[in-house]
Amino acid sequence: MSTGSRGPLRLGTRKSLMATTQSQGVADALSRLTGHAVELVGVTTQGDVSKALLAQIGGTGVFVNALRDRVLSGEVDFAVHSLKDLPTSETPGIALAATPARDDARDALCGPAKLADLPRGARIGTGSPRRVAQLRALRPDLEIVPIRGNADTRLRKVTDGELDAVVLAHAGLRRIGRLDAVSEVFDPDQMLPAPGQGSLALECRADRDDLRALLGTIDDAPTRRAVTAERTVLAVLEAGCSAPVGTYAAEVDERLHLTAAVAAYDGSRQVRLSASGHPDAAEQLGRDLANRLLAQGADQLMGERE
Ligand SMILES: NCc1[nH]cc(CCC(=O)O)c1CC(=O)O
Repeated sequence: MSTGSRGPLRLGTRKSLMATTQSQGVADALSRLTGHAVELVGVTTQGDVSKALLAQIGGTGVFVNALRDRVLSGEVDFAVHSLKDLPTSETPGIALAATPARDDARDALCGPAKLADLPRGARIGTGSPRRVAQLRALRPDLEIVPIRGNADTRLRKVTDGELDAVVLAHAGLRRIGRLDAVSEVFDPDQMLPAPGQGSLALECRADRDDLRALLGTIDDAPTRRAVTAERTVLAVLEAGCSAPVGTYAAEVDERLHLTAAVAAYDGSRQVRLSASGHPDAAEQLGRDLANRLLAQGADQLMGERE
């Protein structure tokens, strides 16, 4: 490359099993397509060190920011994130260089039975207001238990008997080799995933044009259009990854279909709308649908906490 970098490209990643698996997959795909060697550089963040701190400083932003700092300083050439963990606002100096082909976007129930077959009052673990609201709408009798931690820790609470089931992203379970724990994969009609769920994001410095082009070789255009529509909904609603907002977009017969829902935290009500449009107008599709959601009271629903 003309940037003076010799030797392998340095890929910054979190060190969890899920993160290193998805990063290794990106490294392998890039090497195959471009002939460049790619080396993983594990980055420990404040969020990995202290769970208490993570709660205090607020969610996944801390993971994302630590990786972005390494990209900006040039310590690594690029970073791989789960797209759903990225805030929708743009970051000065950072470019979204590629969104590889999306993995399964759906949520999965991990437990002894399908949701409909769990006993009355079963204890389900999830920390996501989006999942809480949709679970409550499907099964108002369930006891929902807030939990944190990585996917393995959450699954252990089921095997330990502390919980009857947990809800996790199918994509993450696949990456850590734990699809064996899945008892039901939710159709988006039942549970809309988080915007960008199942997709990855490759970020590099905005001023490295050659690197952007190289990373762009693993960009998947239909994925980018779908996640653009989904994330635009989130951006227009001014909501983050912890809001009760679900979306799902996909191309069918050269049309981009988008569904989005905003739920009350208690699951008692939700506004859910769909639209479709030309795939090249993904952002417009997302913006229009978000504005229709707002016109139907979405901001009021999101503002109601338990
Ligand atoms: N917020 C944590 C997180 N970020 C990405 C994934 C899963 C993989 C993905 O959606 O790409 C998960 C775990 C989960 O929601 O179960």
